[in-house]
Amino acid sequence: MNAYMRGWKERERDYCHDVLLRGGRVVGETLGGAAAFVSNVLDAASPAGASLAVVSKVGHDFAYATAAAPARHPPVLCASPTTSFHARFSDDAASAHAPDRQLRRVHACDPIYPADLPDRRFAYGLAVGVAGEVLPETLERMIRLCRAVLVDAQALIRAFDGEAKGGGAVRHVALEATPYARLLPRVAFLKASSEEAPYVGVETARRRCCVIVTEGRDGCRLYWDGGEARVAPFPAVQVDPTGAGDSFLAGFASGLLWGLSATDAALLGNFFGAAAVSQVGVPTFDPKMLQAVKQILEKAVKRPCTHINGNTFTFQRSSIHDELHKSLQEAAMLVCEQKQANSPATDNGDVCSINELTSLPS
Ligand SMILES: Nc1ncnc2c1ncn2[C@@H]1O[C@H](COP(=O)(O)OP(=O)(O)OP(=O)(O)O)[C@@H](O)[C@H]1O
Ligand SMILES: O[C@H]1[C@H](O)[C@@H](O)[C@H](O)[C@@H](O)[C@H]1O
Repeated sequence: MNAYMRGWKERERDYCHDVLLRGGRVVGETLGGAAAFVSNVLDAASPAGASLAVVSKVGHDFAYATAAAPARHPPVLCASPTTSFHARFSDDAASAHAPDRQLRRVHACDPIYPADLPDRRFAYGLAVGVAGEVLPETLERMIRLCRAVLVDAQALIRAFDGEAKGGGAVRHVALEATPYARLLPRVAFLKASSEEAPYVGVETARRRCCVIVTEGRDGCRLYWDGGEARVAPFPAVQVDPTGAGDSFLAGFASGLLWGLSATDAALLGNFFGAAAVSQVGVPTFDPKMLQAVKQILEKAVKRPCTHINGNTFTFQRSSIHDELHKSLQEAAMLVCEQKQANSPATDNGDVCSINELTSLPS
């Protein structure tokens, strides 16, 4: 891996405030937003020496300035309020692909403008966002600055009903009808959840870039022009689905940075997606678990293999895929053990306890 590949550019809109509701009652208030979840995983899982630049915005009401991710990657302060969401959880057992919560944007901070991006070149750019913050012109500038750009469809296809004062229920629009569609041939990877996939149009999009569809507890699938792969999930006791997609994308990007093929890197995406749903809000990772993951990756990339990531991506699973899955599964068990050890107490300090979110009566 050369020094140039170690540079990162991560472009996202704001950290946000998430209010979790069940049966009309507030059961949690947490730091949220793609900036929080993505940088949390990238900081934890990237190879030594990787540097990360985060561009994000919040208002003066931002309540989590001293939390780990914002303290490491301070946001720009704006006059408008911090983006905030209400997430209403239903009491019905959600299927792997059904929406598990209704999201409502309550406030929206400023978008990221092209001039907000640093005047530097980067190996990778992550265009992620939660509230319509990725302007087409900003994505275009990111594409010019970075050798490869990974995009979360969530940042491109969300629209908000009843836009008054930045609020509104989250709905989706067809990607093809947005100004982002023409940029797809210059994007390397587009990630969508199975709920978002119909709006992305996987069959059309895969001819322009590699599309990754995340399928909750079932793991994910990759679709590229000429092939596809299913990547198995990891065990998790889900207590809060928020941030799974963000954490997946960051884990996947870390895998690429380690030199894995796309299908192998998706294992790391699934791993961190599973870790995210195991805790309320932005997850904290057991240092022993992280050390185990890094040792597994160091061993994996030392093997003679052709799946080193340049700018030409290798998509297929490598010969080490199954072994990598098995080793990560053992590390994932450490996450489950950590969760069991922490439960029922609050494990990240700024939210309700896990038990409250999972078992509060409506
Ligand atoms: N219950 C679960 N058990 C194990 N892994 C999970 C579970 N839920 C999610 N994951 C992992 O996280 C990834 C992303 O989850 P999902 O498809 O639910 O994303 P999402 O809907 O974008 O999430 P969110 O919008 O809540 O951030 C999945 O591909 C999977 O690897
Ligand atoms: O904090 C969360 C998270 O970033 C999710 O990915 C997004 O779907 C939500 O809108 C947001 O509130």
